Amino acid sequence: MTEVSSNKMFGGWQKVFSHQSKELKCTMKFGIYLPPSANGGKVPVLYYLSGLTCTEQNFVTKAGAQKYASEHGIILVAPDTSPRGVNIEGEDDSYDFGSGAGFYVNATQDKWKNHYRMYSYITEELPALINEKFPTISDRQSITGHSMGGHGALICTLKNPGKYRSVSAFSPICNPMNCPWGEKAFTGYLGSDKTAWKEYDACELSKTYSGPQLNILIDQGKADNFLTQNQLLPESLVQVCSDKAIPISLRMQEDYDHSYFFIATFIEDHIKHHAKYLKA
Ligand SMILES: N[C@@H](CCC(=O)N[C@@H](CSC=O)C(=O)NCC(=O)O)C(=O)O
Repeated sequence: MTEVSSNKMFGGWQKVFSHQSKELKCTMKFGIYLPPSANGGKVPVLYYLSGLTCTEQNFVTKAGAQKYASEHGIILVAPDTSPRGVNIEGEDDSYDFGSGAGFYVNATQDKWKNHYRMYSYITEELPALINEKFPTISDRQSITGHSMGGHGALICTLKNPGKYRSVSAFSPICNPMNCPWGEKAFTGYLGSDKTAWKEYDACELSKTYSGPQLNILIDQGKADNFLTQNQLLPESLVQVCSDKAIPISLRMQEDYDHSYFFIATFIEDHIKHHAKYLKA
C-alpha cells in the first residue's frame, strides 16, 4: 500500500492510498478520512460508494463529509468505481459501462470476469485491508453511496445480513433490472439470463431478505433528471420494503438534483444516521 496524498482536515487526516488488488488484478486507489479520535484508539468505519464516472476523488473533494466524520469519530472510506487500466477492448467507450462503471457486481462474462469483481473487492478485499492497516473496530462498519453507488450500498447490505450495521443512499438505482443503466450493465457483465441479475437487484434481494432489522435511509432529489428518466425507481424499493415490513425512509427533497451539491446538503444527516447504529 502506498500513500498518494495526505492533508490535515478538521483535526484529522484525509489521505489517498494506492494498492495492488488481487480481486481486480490492477492498482486501485481509495480515499480514507481518519478522524482525530483515530489517533487514540479504534473507531467505526463508513464506506461510501460513488456513482458512474467517479473515482475516489469525487466524494473526497465534493461531499463535505469530513467535518461530520470528525465530530462523530468515524473513519470514511471512498473506493474507486471500477478496475483501472486493465486494457479490455471497449472499456472506455461509454460513461455507463466499463471504466468508472463497475456496478459493484462480479462479472461472469468472459471478457470482463477476470477483472470486474467490484462486489468481492468492496465486501471482502478492501475491508480486510482497511482493518489490517488502520485503527478500525472491524465489526462496526456501515455503508452508503450515490446513484450506482447507492445501488452498491443496498445490495452489499442485503446480500450480507449483519455485515453492515446500517445502510443509506443518495438517489440510488433501486431496481437496476428494470432501468436502462442496469439493463446495459447487467447484460454486459452478467449475460442475458435475467435470473443472474436478481442476485444484484435491491428490489429482488429485499423480497428474500431475512437478516437483522434494517432501517434504510434514502434521500432523493425531486428535480433529479435521472429520476424522471426512470433510472432510479425508488418507489419500487419502497413498495417491496413495505410488503416485507423492512423499515425504509425515502425523503423526497424539493428542487434538488443528482449532483454533489445535493449530497453535500444531506451528508450530515446520513453520517448522524450511521453514527446512531455504529455507536450503539
Ligand atoms: N456523464 C453522464 C452522467 C454522469 C453522472 O451524472 N455521474 C454521477 C453519478 S450518476 C449514477 O451513478 C456523478 O456522481 N458524477 C460525478 C460528479 O462529481 O458529479 C451524463 O452526462 O449524463
